[in-house]
Amino acid sequence: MSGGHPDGRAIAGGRQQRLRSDPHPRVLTIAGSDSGGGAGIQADLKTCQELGVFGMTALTAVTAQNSLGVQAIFPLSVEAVETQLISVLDDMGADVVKTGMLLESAIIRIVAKTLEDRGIAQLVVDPVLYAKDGSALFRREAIESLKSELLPIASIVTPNIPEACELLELPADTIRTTADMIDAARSLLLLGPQYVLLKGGHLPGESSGSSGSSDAIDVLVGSPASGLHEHLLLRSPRIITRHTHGTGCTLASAIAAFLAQGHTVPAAAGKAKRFVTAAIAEAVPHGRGIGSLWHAAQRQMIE
Ligand SMILES: Nc1ncnc2c1ncn2[C@@H]1O[C@H](COP(=O)(O)OP(=O)(O)OP(=O)(O)O)[C@@H](O)[C@H]1O
Ligand SMILES: Cc1ncc(COP(=O)(O)O)c(N)n1
Repeated sequence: MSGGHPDGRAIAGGRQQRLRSDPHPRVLTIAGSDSGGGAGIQADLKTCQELGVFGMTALTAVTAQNSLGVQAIFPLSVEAVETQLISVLDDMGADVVKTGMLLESAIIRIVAKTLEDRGIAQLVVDPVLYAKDGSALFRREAIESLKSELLPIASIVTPNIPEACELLELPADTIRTTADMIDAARSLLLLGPQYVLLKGGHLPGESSGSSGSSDAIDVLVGSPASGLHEHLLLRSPRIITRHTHGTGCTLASAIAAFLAQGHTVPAAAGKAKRFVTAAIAEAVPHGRGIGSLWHAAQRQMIE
């Protein structure tokens, strides 16, 4: 922990929860830029703004990306990432830090070290590995650092099903049902995070009754120390759309925003799920491929 905020708040907050009376809690997102505006840093900042928290950024890479896929990745240097982190954390501080596309192990290591040195309050790790078109957003050597350096200090990690399989070194088709998701989420807990939210967007969907419609189900599990002993299923109607670019980034940054406001991890995950569902329902079909979420949808749809 390095010093304090000018108004007396802890810079990175130790483990205490924010007071809800803070009108502008701070979220720092460490992620890649998506020129298409739907995922990455852009999705994170839109989410922060919509949820009334102050968003700050440390860029890891610039991607040339649109609804059709990822055309190019331009990584930033480790020094560039570290310098951004120090600039933000040593002056403005952060109540919650969220990571997205980290690309390579050298960046993961410097992120973990910088956050640990400053006693980060709460860390949301979205272990971004692939874009919606299947393009890799990481170097394979990064997986080991993700597991050994970042997951042990995470408050919550939010893999999708392919990412969970990569982290657990399982064949890609291993997780096929909600029961498989619960098992995988519990295995991921052994890597050290306090909570795992395994996202079910990639499952075909389970029926929600006589209507024959299906649900998008995410599984939340917690370590013994978290006090969450049973798994929780976060369930929403599955929206029939192909425009889902940015769902993972949006969900994780919404969790970060709700944590910054002082919610517990299970409450933040439930509220974030409602936020992302609303944003998918109003997705924007710009481009010829996979359109992006409309982050302002919650203005109409969430109480
Ligand atoms: N069609 C859908 N309708 C409703 N919710 C969805 C749909 N698709 C995904 N979700 C939800 O969106 C959130 C993100 O899940 P998903 O598994 O899509 O993440 P992701 O794979 O990381 O995102 P991406 O594929 O964009 O990288 C989860 O809460 C998931 O249940
Ligand atoms: C820069 C960047 N970061 C992350 C993602 C994954 O997006 P998502 O999982 O939210 O669709 C992406 N496509 N681009």
